[in-house]
Amino acid sequence: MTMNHSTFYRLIKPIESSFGGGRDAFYGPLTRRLKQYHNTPCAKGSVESQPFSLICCPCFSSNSVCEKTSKSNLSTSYEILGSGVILLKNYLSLKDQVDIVNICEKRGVGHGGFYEPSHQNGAKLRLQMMCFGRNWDPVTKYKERYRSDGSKAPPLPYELSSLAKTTIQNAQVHLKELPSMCPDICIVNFYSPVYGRLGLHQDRDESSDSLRRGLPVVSISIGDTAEFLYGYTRNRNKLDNVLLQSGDVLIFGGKSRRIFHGVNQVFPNTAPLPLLQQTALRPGRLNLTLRQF
Ligand SMILES: O=C(O)CCC(=O)C(=O)O
Ligand SMILES: [Fe+2]
Repeated sequence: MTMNHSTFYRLIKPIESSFGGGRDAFYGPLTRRLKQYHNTPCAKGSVESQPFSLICCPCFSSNSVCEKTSKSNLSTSYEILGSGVILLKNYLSLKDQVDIVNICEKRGVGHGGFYEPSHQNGAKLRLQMMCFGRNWDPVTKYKERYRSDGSKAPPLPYELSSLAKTTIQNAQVHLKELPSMCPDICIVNFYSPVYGRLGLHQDRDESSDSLRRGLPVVSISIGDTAEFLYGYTRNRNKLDNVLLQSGDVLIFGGKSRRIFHGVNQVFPNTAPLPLLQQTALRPGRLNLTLRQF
């Protein structure tokens, strides 16, 4: 893979990590809940599929994990990737990451949790998805409050909204032009290694006010490493790419709120071993994007 950052300037500086300690870590029940059907309008892009759990039985073996990813004492740094775009490397502590996996597992495993969304033409996206705060799907966007199983998005957990706000404040120290935001939505994606991906797109379904003000998207990566593509055009030859590793947080806002972006590939066996040991996260990559509608 070649790294090409020709159109962006980069700075690498140490930063403070913060998510605060003291939050409860909990493991979601791996129970299968009965589907409840309600007589409510349904989102067409949200046809339900098999229940999906982030947790696999402790099925990983330590020798399937890359040796260099087994260290958890990596230093934190930041890279400015463009106007309004900042990558906070290794920003989240192991505990933060474990807590986030557990929050997502708790709400993701049952009714209103993870499912495989589809495009208008019926083709499935190559990921599992769930939403907090407000439902979004590729067909009806934010228009339908209910999914086809009658579920509504669970409320956005306080831990996630407060994490996003604090992260933006820390990023603003280095990137003055980055607007603040109060997240009310979180889209959670899970990509399996090799197969998982997300085509090039813009995040532009939030309110026109949010987009006009460039309120940032805060994107959290946990688990296996991804190759992330981004740029100001759909032209693949003019895109840049960057690796997003477990614990990284990418923020894009301001003039770059509508950058084109996508996930080109997810590399197997690249998740940190301590994360797998403490969560039993299945192979793949968890991504959370927090936004303000
Ligand atoms: O997985 C990622 O890094 C990006 C996710 C994304 O772009 C989205 O959910 O809109
Ligand atoms: Fe996106």
